[in-house]
Amino acid sequence: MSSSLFIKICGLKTDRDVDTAVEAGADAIGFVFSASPRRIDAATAARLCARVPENVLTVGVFRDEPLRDVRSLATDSGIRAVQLHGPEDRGYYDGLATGGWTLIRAAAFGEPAPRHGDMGEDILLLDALVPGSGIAWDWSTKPLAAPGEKWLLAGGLTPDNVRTAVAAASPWGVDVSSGVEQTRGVKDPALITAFVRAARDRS
Ligand SMILES: O=C(O)c1ccccc1N[C@@H]1O[C@H](COP(=O)(O)O)[C@@H](O)[C@H]1O
Repeated sequence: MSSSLFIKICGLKTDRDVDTAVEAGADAIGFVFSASPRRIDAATAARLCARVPENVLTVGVFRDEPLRDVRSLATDSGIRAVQLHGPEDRGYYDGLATGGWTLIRAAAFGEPAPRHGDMGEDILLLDALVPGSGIAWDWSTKPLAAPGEKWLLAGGLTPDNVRTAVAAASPWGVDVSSGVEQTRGVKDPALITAFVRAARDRS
């Protein structure tokens, strides 16, 4: 993984999506296993994971799925991180802790502000109210997290606004899905490359 801003590209479904994100320099790529136009099955994710080098984190995205389904999809696909978007409680997180997956807790930003580590997660993800909707929220609201904490900014990011968002919120990393698509659920290679460049300020 890069020591600079951590970049995750989410909702990938094809070999071309994965190859583009890896070549662009993404630190993590996400596969959606819950209801979504981006949903893929474990066998597809396993095939895509096999294309990904060790230094890129593969993430499975779940929303309010039974714990046993998360465990089996994560095991069967070979992903290395689990991202949870539902109202999962501490017991649910503890039920995944022994699996060796990096745990990412997604929370909608609101009051009270979600705090890093409350569920024992490794990374906190602050998102809009509706995940995967491409809708942004007020990133300039501060403080979002304590300095040095691993937290990802997500929700409505695009190649055009990611620099502004990073400057406003100072996240550890960023996560994007809709903003790098040509139509809903279909990634655009040029936008993936442009996003990574812009996020690292190399446009
Ligand atoms: O992308 C989805 O369809 C999705 C479905 C269920 C849970 C999370 C989902 N995506 C997450 O949403 C943000 C990105 O949102 P945006 O489209 O860039 O606004 C990211 O965390 C995805 O992992």
